[in-house]
Amino acid sequence: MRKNIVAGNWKMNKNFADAEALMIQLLEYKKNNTTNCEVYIAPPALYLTMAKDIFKNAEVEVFAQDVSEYQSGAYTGEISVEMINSIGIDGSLVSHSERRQYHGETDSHANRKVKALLDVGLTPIYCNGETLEQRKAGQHFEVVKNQTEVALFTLSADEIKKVVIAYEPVWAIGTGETATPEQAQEIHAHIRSLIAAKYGQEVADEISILYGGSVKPDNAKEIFSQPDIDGGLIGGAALKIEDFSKIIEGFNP
Ligand SMILES: O=C[C@H](O)COP(=O)(O)O
Repeated sequence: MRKNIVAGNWKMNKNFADAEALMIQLLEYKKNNTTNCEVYIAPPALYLTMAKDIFKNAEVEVFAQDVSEYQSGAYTGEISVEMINSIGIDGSLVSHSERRQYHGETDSHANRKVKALLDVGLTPIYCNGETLEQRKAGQHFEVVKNQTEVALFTLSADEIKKVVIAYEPVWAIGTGETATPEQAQEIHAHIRSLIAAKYGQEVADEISILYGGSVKPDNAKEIFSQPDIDGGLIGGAALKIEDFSKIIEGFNP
């Protein structure tokens, strides 16, 4: 179901005590404020159990940052969907651009990870987006089309409805440079139209498409007000409660 979502991707930040402190700040914030969007966090894997414990009675969903495409076995360092499922995690990011850049992930990997998550009833947040070179060469629509088709178009209509998509232009991640609301909107509309062409408009309208890339308190509201932008995947600004809460409030009237 299409929802407004603000998801914080903590990436590889914070030691145990600092992670715990930020989770408690977010818990307090959620207790004391009504929010007009779903709030998710994706802390480092080591802190997932703590996050589930801290947010057990709060409406904050907890996501892994990555998950294995394999079920189980000799895959040193990997975490399976069954493992995260068994501790009550809600889903996982899939093929974030940093997984693509530093770990050679492709949309074929994304496709298998998305499927593995859906098969156990968990939510994938599938990430895509073009690089600066691709944007400069005017290839951004084509790149995102290919990514989306390879990663998602083997799914059934019922399956794809359960996927959250995060469009993150690589050139805007952690750089302070943000896609303009219009640039983001046109790619979001493009992604939704690709899904509509393949699965029908009704299915496309069910899918939440988030924007990621230097979303901050001062630009969140304008970005979220675009018709095909259903929220944000937030990196740096998710690491401070003052910033993250103001971004969540980007959905307030
Ligand atoms: O997952 C989050 C995105 O990579 C955006 O990161 P950022 O907000 O630090 O640019």
